[in-house]
Amino acid sequence: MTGVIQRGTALLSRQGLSEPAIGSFLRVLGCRSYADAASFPYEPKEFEISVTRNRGVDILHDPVYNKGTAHPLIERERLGLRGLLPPGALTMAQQKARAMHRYWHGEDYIDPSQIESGGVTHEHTRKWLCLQELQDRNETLFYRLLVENFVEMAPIIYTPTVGWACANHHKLYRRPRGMYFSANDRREMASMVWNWPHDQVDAIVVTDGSRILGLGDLGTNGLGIPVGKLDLYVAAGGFHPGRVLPCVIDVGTNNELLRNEPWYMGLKQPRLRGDAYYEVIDEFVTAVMGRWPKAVLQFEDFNIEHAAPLLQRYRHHHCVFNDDVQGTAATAVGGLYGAMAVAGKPASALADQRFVVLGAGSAGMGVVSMIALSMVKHGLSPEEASSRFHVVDHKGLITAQRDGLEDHVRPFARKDESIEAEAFIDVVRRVKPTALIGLAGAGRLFTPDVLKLMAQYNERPIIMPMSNPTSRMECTHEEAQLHCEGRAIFASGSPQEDVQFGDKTCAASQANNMYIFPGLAMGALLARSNAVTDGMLMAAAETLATMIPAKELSEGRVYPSMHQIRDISLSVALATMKAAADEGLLHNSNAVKELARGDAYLRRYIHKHMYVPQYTTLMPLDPHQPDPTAAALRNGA
Ligand SMILES: NC(=O)C1=CN([C@@H]2O[C@H](COP(=O)(O)OP(=O)(O)OC[C@H]3O[C@@H](n4cnc5c(N)ncnc54)[C@H](OP(=O)(O)O)[C@@H]3O)[C@@H](O)[C@H]2O)C=CC1
Ligand SMILES: CC(=O)C(=O)O
Ligand SMILES: [Mg+2]
Repeated sequence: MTGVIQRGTALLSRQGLSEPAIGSFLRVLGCRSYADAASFPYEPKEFEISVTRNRGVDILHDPVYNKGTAHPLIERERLGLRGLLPPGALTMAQQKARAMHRYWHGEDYIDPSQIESGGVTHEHTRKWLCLQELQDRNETLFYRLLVENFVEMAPIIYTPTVGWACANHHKLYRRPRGMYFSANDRREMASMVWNWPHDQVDAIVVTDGSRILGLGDLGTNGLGIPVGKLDLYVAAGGFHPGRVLPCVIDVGTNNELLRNEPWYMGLKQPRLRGDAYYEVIDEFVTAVMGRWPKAVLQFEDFNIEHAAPLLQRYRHHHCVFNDDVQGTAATAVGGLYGAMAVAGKPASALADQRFVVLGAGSAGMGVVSMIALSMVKHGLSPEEASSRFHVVDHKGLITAQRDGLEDHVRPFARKDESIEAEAFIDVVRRVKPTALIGLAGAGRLFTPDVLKLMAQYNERPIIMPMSNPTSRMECTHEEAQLHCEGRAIFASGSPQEDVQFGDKTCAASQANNMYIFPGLAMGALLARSNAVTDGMLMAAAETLATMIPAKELSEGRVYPSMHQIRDISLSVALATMKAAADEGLLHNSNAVKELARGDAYLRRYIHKHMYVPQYTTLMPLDPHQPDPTAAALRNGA
């Protein structure tokens, strides 16, 4: 043992390491001093030490020293890696098995039948892998491609392909992205956030992986969603890629299949609940807001048990929003205004619609509440507005007799109807709704019979199967037009093609919160607002429909084309900032001055702050290293 230590310490001092570094080496061996080591009762195995001056991400990007998920906890601690890797450490044997699997089978080991039935094809997965590889190599080029090919690539980096990528994350994993916090990091998070290499962070998207799209609990694998959302922040909203931070909070997973996967990199324990859960989330919020107090924090894909309570917990203290509850709601309202315009009706006709909504979760109830709010703006009382909705979950129609109703569901539980648990199709038959909205994440529940009823009751039935990914949508566009005789006004959560009905081309629109969250967050950030309010969301929603060109309205599109996504985000940001100003939340004095000069000036101000992916000239930070360009300029070259 003494010999090992002497060789080790000699090596370290040859490398110029200080006394404290040598001391920490001794501690790694489990001894406090040489004398201590000499009295060790056993001879430990000889081992090799590598010395690196790098820390944190630099180690992970150094192929000589990077061990990926195999860095043990103590080493993560020593080298500033904590939070930069998935919480579960794999052994080299596990890493070898995964690498050999890929060596023999490429990516084809993922069951093709599972891919196709999920609405994701091999073409999607090939393109996803290609874009991942590019993003790892050259982010500027990656984002340039994304901005210029947004309509083609959004379905690859986002829904539906991102659903496949999350479900298979433990198999596809190559390198970490963003930060990982876990239940084992309690009382450490405030220091862990300093391992992130960037001092400026403008936007953070966080999930606890508990309800990933309609795919359920995917634990740490869910990080793919914040990554995909932040890719959209950059491409669609103009955030700088160096100032966005995707995060996952791992409190365990109740997905037993995943827990039994040898390569799963999260905590293999059931989810924390109750106070223990909230302690972890509180600590995370305090830690990230402590280091980056100006950042906008977006909660994403938290299950119903926690989504609404967490929003209420933080929304009055920080610039936070829940995308599934609020972003989706603003998107739906925007699309419904678009649907009124397509049907040749004024916006106020929204107050005349009757809705049957399938799914009473975070998204479903968020959507219902915001449509009701806009109906109130058009003159209905809150009670009249509530009476326009019939909400159905897996037990059937929600009535006031139902036990244990949540606060946000209660106002929309039917008080006047005694048929508890009435089946969805029976509700549709009785209520004769003008619009169907699907946010159940349970697949094809807008059956041919339901769609035929909608066609029977309405000249232009509004059909919005908003669940994701494609496999969880309530119906496809083809089914909607087939059974509604080509008369449906259609918008779905995941992208769908236009379809032909006879000689008529029926237009598909995508009712996805990506229309709202990038611009909303940019507006809130530039406003320096300390809250995201209902007024800001409503303003964002109302802007959407005003952006649909007459030609696209005449084709039946209820949202402006994604081809102009940057322009849409810019307008959403403008509307958000003006609403912030109305509510006394525009705290950025430069923006106040621009707004005083007029909308066009504020618009230009936002535009100026939007990142454009192009190469910039790089300069060395070290002033002692002469910059050849500067020297050449001095010499008159
Ligand atoms: N297009 C978009 O922009 C967005 C789409 N979504 C999608 O919406 C879906 C739901 O998300 P979210 O609200 O957060 O999820 P939640 O888990 O919070 O809610 C799901 C709701 O659907 C109900 N439900 C489940 N199965 C059935 C069924 N067979 N019949 C009727 N109701 C059912 C659930 O009822 P119970 O609780 O009783 O089981 C619950 O009320 C997901 O697919 C998600 O991808 C979400 C956000 C944005
Ligand atoms: C789009 C989205 O946020 C979801 O499906 O959860
Ligand atoms: Mg979501």
